[in-house]
Amino acid sequence: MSIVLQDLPIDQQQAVAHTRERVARLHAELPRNGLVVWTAGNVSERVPGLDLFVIKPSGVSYDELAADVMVVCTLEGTKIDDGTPQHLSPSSDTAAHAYVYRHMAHVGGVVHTHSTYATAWAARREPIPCVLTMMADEFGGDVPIGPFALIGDDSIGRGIVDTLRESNSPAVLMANHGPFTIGKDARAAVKAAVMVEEVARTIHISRQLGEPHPIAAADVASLHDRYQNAYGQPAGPTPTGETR
Ligand SMILES: O=C(CO)[C@@H](O)[C@H](O)COP(=O)(O)O
Repeated sequence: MSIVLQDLPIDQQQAVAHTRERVARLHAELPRNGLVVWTAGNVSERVPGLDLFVIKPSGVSYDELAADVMVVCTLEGTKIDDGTPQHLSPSSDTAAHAYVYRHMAHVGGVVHTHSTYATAWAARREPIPCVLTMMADEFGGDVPIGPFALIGDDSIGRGIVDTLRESNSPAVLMANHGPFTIGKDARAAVKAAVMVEEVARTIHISRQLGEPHPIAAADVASLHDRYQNAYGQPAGPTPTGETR
């Protein structure tokens, strides 16, 4: 039987509402950072404390994305009775996002784009080598390639999970498709999507000039540890109400 949002306890309804607001707001970061054309990207976030997540409706323009059209799904990827029109379908990548949430309990946010340089690396099925301190900081090593998988079932999600379980990276380039990123929340996953496109572009340019030099594994580990545990401001609310 379908879950009815309005029948949930008020505190759970409020948790869903806050997640919808965040996910709607974070979608604007995709065009703002040049990561998408048209509607070719999506963001989702797990609802804290509930076996639900929020994702954008499929094919809806980013300037039409508001909290009240964000679709609420179970971790199986099934839309609940969330107050949106019954015909409003969740993202075509919902199954992939749902698979990640079911199999990676620490993941609170998932993003998918077709950003140009990262997708170009995906087309070549070559991992992005860790030759920049920024890569060591954010990815803790190379950005891996995931298997080629067709949309429509758990294949993409399984490829994401199987690849990321073997890596420090919060980003995976699914072969011939494009980047999927994860994070503790949607904001962290959006950041990883921005950063993977940046390093894909920089290393592509570097390769036009010659062969980039790798960073020693011990230095990669040291840089990653510092950045993940000491960089920036202490955990807590950001000026815009996000959570660091
Ligand atoms: O790769 C694909 C479709 O092949 C998707 O990632 C779309 O590009 C975005 O789909 P929606 O989230 O709008 O359904």
